[in-house]
Amino acid sequence: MRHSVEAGSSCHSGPYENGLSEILDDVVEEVRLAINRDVSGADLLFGLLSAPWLHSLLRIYECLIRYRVRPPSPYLPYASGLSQEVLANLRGVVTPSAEARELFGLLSKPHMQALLSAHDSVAQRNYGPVLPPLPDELPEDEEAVRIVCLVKNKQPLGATIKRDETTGEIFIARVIHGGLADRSGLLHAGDKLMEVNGKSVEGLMPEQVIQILVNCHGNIIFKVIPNSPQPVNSQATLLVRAMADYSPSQDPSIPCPDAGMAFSKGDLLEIVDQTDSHWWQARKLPSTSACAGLIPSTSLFKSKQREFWWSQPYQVHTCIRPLSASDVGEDVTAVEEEKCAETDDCAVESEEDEYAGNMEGPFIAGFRNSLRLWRRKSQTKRKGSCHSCGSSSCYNSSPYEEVINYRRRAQDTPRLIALIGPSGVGVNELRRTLIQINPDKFQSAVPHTTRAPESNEQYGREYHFVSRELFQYMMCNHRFVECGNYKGHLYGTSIDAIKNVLDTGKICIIDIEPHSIRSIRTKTLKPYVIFVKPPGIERMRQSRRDAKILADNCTKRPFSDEDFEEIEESAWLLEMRYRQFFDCVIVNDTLQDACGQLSLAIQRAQEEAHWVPASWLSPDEP
Ligand SMILES: Nc1ncnc2c1ncn2[C@@H]1O[C@H](COP(=O)(O)OP(=O)(O)OP(=O)(O)O)[C@@H](O)[C@H]1O
Repeated sequence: MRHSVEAGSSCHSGPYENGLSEILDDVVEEVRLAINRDVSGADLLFGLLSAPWLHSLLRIYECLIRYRVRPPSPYLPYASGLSQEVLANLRGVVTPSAEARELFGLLSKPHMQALLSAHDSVAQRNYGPVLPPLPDELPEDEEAVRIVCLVKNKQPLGATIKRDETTGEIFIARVIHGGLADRSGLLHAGDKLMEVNGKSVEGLMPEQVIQILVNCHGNIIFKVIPNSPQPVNSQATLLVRAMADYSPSQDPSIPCPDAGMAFSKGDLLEIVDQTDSHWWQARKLPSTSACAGLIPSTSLFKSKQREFWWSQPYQVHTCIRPLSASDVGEDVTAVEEEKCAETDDCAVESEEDEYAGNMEGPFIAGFRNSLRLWRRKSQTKRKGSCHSCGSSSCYNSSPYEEVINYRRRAQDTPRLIALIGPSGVGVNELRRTLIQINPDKFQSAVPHTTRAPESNEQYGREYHFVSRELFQYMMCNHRFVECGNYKGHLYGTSIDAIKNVLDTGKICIIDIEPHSIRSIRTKTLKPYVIFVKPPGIERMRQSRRDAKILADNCTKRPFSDEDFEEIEESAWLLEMRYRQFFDCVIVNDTLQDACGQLSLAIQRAQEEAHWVPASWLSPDEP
């Protein structure tokens, strides 16, 4: 930067005296006066406009403009040759002085030689490729040809070729966005390839042409008959999140596996070209390469998913079955309800969990054992569902979700915080700790149930106690983000219960089953999903030595090795299936660290910009 400033300062005379940087100085002065007059926002602008880097940049800009008008000319175009002459002369001196010896040492250094040689190349403008002379007499009927010379270094050419099966002619099939061919601007999809480095490609197969190209180094000269008109990429660049995994090396239908780009669920992709209806071009963000890669278009991806779906051996796809009124009620037959009545006592008597004594007021909502056991039962039931049905990979879901950068504004309701994790990892412990530390800031949503309240429970505090009819009515009207049946009673968390918390300005933290993520992903709730992951088994053994897990029979017992293995396995499965929905992952190793990570993540969710589905910010979608 220092160098830039110096370069800039030497350009401050002559006709550019009133250059941009001086105009900027005037503006800064104006803004400074505005601060004195107490104009709002002026101090911020002043800070920005006075930044030294901005001034340096503008000086560089002025220099560049200046040199564009009057380019600098080299002092001599043959510095390298001159240095050789000097060296030869110095060699001839019998008793050289100390200065002569030093000069000899300096000039003979390889990096100095290289520098002088580079200087001469630039001075002599000796960096363009030498094109072969055009033939003097072109036949009248010769189609217009274009000679294209590309300098190939280690990077690939960035173009694919194909053969017309009828005529046997070779064409450029596609030019990869940002690749060498694309940056040259001289090769286009549809151009007919005639020669490579003077060798005719007539009668060759694409693989043979590729082999010629692979063997070429340095300059490659193509003779092509240009295609006109050029296909136009009319679509604007699109930012999407990958909702599925893709690997070109495992896709036999990709036209050129080398040009393909692998991606995984959750990756952020910039789709730069949708000209082809089957193969789009995209870059993964943040991108280290200018060159895009081929990815299947949405329609092609879906048809691949359908093919994969049908090619799988028969299995029960339990996870795509939508939850309906009849579903939650289906096993609650009269007989079963009687059975439940007998066993319900267990759940009811054990509601007094470890949190009951510690938490008061509305903050104890969402921690009752009945709710947790229902959720756990539901999670276990779904664990066995087939892998291909992982929420995003179902045959009818889109592989890409358009995203947009969103930062919550001060006047917006807080974003919903949804915690996901395998049963026993500590989701409730973390939630409870945060709410307990700061009850004015965080709160749970009050769930609904059809079970009767216990003597120490209050309507609207532990639960909204409602009739089965009302519960089912709410379900049919999609008022729940998740709901289900446990021991003959219905349990669920409603959208309104979440909204009630958010509308007070508090941050609503819920614990949700992963398959319900889709139902909270709405523009109203704008959820920020945090995955709580276990540390390794050995760490769990140490940190959970004194902890107790809630067993299925509502009692508390110490963790066993099987519990840790199950937590680890479930976490792995959840991550594999649902990671595209996770905004953040935290590891619950020590409770204190995990709480720290969680509060930081929540703060960032509310204050910083994040990629969210574009539909959340569109005016028309629900
Ligand atoms: N980081 C931790 N260190 C030590 N003990 C922990 C930690 N996290 C959670 N625990 C303890 O592990 C036990 C299980 O945690 P928690 O009740 O939060 O599980 P959960 O993930 O909510 O699952 P479920 O609702 O199915 O019980 C609790 O006794 C809790 O105190």
